[in-house]
Amino acid sequence: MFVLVNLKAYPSDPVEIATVARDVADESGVRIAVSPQAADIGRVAETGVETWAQHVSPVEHGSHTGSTLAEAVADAGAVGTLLNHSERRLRLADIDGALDAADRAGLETIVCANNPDQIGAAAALGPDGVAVEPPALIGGDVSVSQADPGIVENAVAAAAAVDDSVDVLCGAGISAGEDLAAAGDLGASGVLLASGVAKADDPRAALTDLVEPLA
Ligand SMILES: O=C(CO)COP(=O)(O)O
Repeated sequence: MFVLVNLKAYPSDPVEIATVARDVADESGVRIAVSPQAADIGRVAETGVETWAQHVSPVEHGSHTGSTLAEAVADAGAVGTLLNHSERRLRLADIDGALDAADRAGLETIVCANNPDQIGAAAALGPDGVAVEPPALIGGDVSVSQADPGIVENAVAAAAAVDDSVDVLCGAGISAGEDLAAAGDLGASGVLLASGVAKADDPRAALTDLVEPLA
């Protein structure tokens, strides 16, 4: 299972969480990545943790003020990027363009989507992975894998019907080891989570508990 910790724009300490994530990954053998604010990618990557961007723009080098250039985040140390997160929605053509930009820069890609129909459409664009995150459950206390197991199973089926080489992750409300285990049982190959770690009083305890079923 792949665990991707999205720090969003929460008032967390990205280097502290990155260091903890690196250590828990090393101790448990579980693949854990951290996705900080773009401005923090360099110092997060310096900890040695696998580092992802939260977004890249569908642009090349050129006159694109305010954009997040895929090459720049890769140069800063990111090895992958989320695209089309529920809080950073893109038009279809822009998802396609951002995937091209990420490919050009050698970044791994996960395209987020709200539901299984969108997962099928996202998988058709050829990302490395897709992630189903029902917006109503994001930031809540109940995990998608417990509250709506059908959406995860249907997302796995929708992606496989289009391209069975695309990984399927799920996210929203995931915070405990039992949520991660349930996601795996439903066919997901990883989870995205944010508040369960970024807002935790003790991020090390939160991550250790999360990966416990896999250790
Ligand atoms: O949006 C998410 C991860 O990208 C999920 O957020 P929460 O883990 O806070 O529900």
